[in-house]
Amino acid sequence: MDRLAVIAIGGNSLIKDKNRIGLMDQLATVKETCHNIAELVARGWNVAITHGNGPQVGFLIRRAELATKELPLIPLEFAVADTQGAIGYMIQQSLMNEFCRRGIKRKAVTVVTQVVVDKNDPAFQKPTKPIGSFMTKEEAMYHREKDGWTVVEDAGRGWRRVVPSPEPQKIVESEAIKDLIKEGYIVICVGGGGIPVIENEGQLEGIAAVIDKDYASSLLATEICASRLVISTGVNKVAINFGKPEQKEIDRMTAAEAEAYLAEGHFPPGNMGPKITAILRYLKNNGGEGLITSPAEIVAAMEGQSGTWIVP
Ligand SMILES: Nc1ncnc2c1ncn2[C@@H]1O[C@H](COP(=O)(O)OP(=O)(O)O)[C@@H](O)[C@H]1O
Ligand SMILES: NC(=O)OP(=O)(O)O
Repeated sequence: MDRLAVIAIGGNSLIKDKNRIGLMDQLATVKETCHNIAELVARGWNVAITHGNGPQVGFLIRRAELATKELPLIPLEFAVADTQGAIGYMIQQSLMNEFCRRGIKRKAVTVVTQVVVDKNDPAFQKPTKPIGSFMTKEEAMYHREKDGWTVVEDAGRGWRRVVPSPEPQKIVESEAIKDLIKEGYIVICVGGGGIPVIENEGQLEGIAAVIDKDYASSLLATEICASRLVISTGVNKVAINFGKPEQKEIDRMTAAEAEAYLAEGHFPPGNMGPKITAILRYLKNNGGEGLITSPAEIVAAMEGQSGTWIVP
């Protein structure tokens, strides 16, 4: 569909300062992001919005773990559902307020979205999805010993707990999402990659995992025939040799160039790697254009003045 963009907002991009991780701080960041998304709508873009939940889902299960003397644990798939609701609420309300202020006659709505995964996906045996806070190496080793967490180093930012992240196969609510878009709603969906479910003879059942929201957003962009897949994250542009003295930001790369950089290890698993792979899958299945940028640069990037473009 012409001028229909899927905009995927990263969970980490909602946390600007690691000392300010509360929901009200995240709401303030969501408001800034939605200010820019509303500007795109004002400029004639139709958008479907997805979001991550890596930090948020980790905070939620950690809260429950610390409160076990009083309350039961939260199964991971329920924590994904909870974060879909809370982040969806923040985006939906912030967008509606922006539309009201600007006199834009559009409404935003959040769809609780389930995404089917394969219960035999090898990802269940090999956790890769970083969730929750960044830790020092000592903290990470402590939790590995004491709590049995699997932990990894995450893009030079610290250590994080990781959980299984199976491949998204099917968006259960995709017909409803398409109908709402056709009706003119700005749809917020596939939050946190979607609530992971397995399907057996038409029956759905939740399973403990966190789906990568970039992969799920790629699936959505293909299903709704979006003309752009935009991934909004913590950097204005993708770089090669990220974090090294010879780091170089990229303005534009072809799918073939992106594949080559990926193979050379410039885009690590668990952070930039899935974003590049998600865009490559979308380009292969759909055509269109991929864009990676920060929430603050979305408008300039959509006008071709910032971000990293990935093209067929
Ligand atoms: N090659 C790279 N170019 C730019 N950023 C990179 C690169 N490799 C790793 N990163 C890191 O990956 C982060 C994006 O991943 P992450 O924070 O997990 O995403 P999300 O915004 O979806 O939560 C960037 O903010 C940056 O710190
Ligand atoms: N679910 C997910 O991929 O979240 P992040 O984008 O926050 O890592």
